[in-house]
Amino acid sequence: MRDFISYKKSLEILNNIKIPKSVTKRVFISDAIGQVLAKDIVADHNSPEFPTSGMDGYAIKFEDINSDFLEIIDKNPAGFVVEKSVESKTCIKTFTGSLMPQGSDTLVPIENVEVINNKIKITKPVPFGFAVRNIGENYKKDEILIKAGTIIGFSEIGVLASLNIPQIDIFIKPLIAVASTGSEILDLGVEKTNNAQIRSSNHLTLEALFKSNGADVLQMGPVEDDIKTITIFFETALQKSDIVVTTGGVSVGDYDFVQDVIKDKLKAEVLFHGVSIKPGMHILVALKDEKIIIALPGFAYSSTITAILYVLPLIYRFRKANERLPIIKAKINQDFKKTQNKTIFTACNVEYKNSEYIIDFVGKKSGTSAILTNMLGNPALLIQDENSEDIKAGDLVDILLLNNLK
Ligand SMILES: Nc1nc2c(c(=O)[nH]1)N[C@H]1C(S)=C(S)[C@@H](COP(=O)(O)OP(=O)(O)OC[C@H]3O[C@@H](n4cnc5c(N)ncnc54)[C@H](O)[C@@H]3O)O[C@H]1N2
Ligand code: MOO
Repeated sequence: MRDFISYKKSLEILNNIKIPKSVTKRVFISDAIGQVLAKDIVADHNSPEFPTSGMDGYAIKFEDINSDFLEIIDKNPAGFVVEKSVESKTCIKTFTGSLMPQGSDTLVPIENVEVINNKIKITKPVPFGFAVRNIGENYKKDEILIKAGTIIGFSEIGVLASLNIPQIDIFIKPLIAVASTGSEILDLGVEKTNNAQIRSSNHLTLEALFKSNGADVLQMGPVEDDIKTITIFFETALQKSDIVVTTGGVSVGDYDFVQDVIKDKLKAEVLFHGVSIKPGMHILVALKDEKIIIALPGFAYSSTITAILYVLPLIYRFRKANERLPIIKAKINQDFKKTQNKTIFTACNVEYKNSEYIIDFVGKKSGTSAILTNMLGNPALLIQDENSEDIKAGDLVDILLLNNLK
């Protein structure tokens, strides 16, 4: 009988796996969306660089705010540098985005003046410095604006563009080889020849999960279920990728070849095989020449959950992103018994209502770990710790948000 370690211990071992030094590459900012920034972005100038008008109006000296009339001595459209200065009892018509003319310190919006014979009368005074965007209002020179480890999104692209930075360094994604094993599984489109055959969903679920969470995937599809083919598969996959993820063939059956190949043919260093979790108790994690092998159980629900729990944190570490699994507190709407002495992950529905997350189990099916449809909709996983007690309706519980996994 194998030793099953605790979930906590398995995470400790996983987190201690040494990740190779990350490689960076330079890309155009619009190709960097969803990628991880490798170097801090520091402002090389103030924004704005000069006092700038935030409205359409008249630039004045504040000391003239209560004067009867101020003479309009020039116009100052955005994109031009007006040469005249605002002197006492004068003003310059100035537009949104224009530099504030020399000598001025306050902008009176056009709505606050009456224009009579090339002069303005201020009908509604404004305070000192009104509608003037000061130097460095947006950012200051030498300020770190985007930290290394940030995942680039639309706001980072905007800030990079305003800094005139067309290209940035990003960490390259890990490459994960994915395959499913099992003598009963068929790829899409392949005709069934007997009733015992089923469609392989695992390899495609995992490809989608990994790609949408920051990895590149080498899809190796369903692999024929014999020792020789599985050995060749592993040898090829290990050469080409950083992490190899398989499904099936890791429990206690006579035909569970994956574990035999990993242990006996590859002679990989098994870090653990068997964790006190439900689902996914037969997960096997091994190292072969610094490459990581994660062999997941065959059931669709088990392999998906264990891929989330064990592979996503590795992806985060490979690409040096400031990310972690989205585990939060939620209120449960019913009593929920602790059925086994394991860490248990149960699919539930989650809703954000009246400033709190609430979970229920409406429409969730019970049965084996084959029920992948329990993860459709707006799902989360209720996490029951190994040593936890029965849960009571209204308790705050830990959940893992699945829709945050893209
Ligand atoms: N006597 C015991 N039997 C089983 C145990 C046990 O402890 N003692 N554990 C059960 C648990 S828990 C799991 S999980 C499975 C894991 O078995 P394997 O990892 O060896 O997976 P398979 O037997 O190959 O497949 C299990 C199940 O999943 C279906 N499957 C397989 N591949 C795919 C795929 N690519 N796409 C969709 N579905 C797939 C397969 O048809 C089986 O129904 O072992 C239990 N048995
Ligand atoms: O480990 Mo199995 O995945 O509990 O169904």
